[in-house]
Amino acid sequence: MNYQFSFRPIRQKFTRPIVTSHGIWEIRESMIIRLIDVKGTVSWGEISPISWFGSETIKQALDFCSQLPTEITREIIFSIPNNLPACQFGFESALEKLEKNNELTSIDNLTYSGLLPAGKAALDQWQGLWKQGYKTFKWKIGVDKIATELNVFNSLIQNLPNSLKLRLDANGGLSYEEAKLWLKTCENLQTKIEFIEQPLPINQFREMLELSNLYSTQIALDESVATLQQLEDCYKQSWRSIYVIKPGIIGSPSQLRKFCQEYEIDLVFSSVLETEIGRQAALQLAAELSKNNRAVGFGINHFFTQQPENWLQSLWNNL
Ligand SMILES: O=C(O)CCC(=O)C1=CC=C[C@@H](O)[C@@H]1C(=O)O
Ligand SMILES: [Mg+2]
Repeated sequence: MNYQFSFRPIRQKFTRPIVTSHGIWEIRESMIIRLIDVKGTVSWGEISPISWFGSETIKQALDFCSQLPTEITREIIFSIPNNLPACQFGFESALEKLEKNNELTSIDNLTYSGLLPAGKAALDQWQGLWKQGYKTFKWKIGVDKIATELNVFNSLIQNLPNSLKLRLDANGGLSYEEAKLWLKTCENLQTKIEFIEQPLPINQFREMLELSNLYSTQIALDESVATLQQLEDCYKQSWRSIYVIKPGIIGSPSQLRKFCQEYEIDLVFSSVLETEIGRQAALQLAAELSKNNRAVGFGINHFFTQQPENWLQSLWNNL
């Protein structure tokens, strides 16, 4: 079966820059793809790379789409190479919706984690998210000096309701000693601290494996398992704590399903800060593959100003 294919690049300014130890992220560049089947049914997909996590760059994704014919087949989609994981996700999710006649997995049982701003701004923002019903928050660390962040952390912990879970995401920005200090600080806060995410850079896997066996606070790998190949490698190197899965950049959904059916892993699904198209496709996978009810990192934090109703159609009209 052939599918008519077209695509549009989009750029969206974050309402508030995303500050992590990787730096300040102000503009989200993505691509929206459109497939139309022989019956005329339209399906959208989203390609939202995060190259500093290890996916392809937006230029590589654009170059790949530009060289495709305007009629593509299932075979072309399933032969997208593994070095284009965001493209694999975007094309396969668009195709799946057509092949499943848009039958969706219910996402009603998912719970969501809200992303707090880095630094002391978190002290003002958490109540708003709590009022919206979030019971899990994620806060970025490894951005400011550790003494400053520990001070903010202590104020945060004292004010947070006991039923609330806090995730700390260092984006690989801590030193080994700082990671140990955070783990020690969290040692008796298990009820509140769900995990520390990617405390060390991806080239310090051994150190993270050692720390995961030394402290009771759990460690979650994120950048270390950004692609399916990395996920498999970390599993083979005996990682049995938590894996953060970003469906938008990990690669082929069908290959991810196969891995999750073969191996029992403790996983958390996480956003690549995508539009509603990529978000819905990722939440489908989360609903299908989540086994332990961990909150998914897809809180509606209004990363972007609300799109007008017909924004998608206008992308195809304005050319
Ligand atoms: O996982 C979540 O709770 C929200 C998404 C999120 O934190 C991230 C998305 C993309 C890149 C990073 O800034 C960050 C992460 O490191 O997980
Ligand atoms: Mg992370």
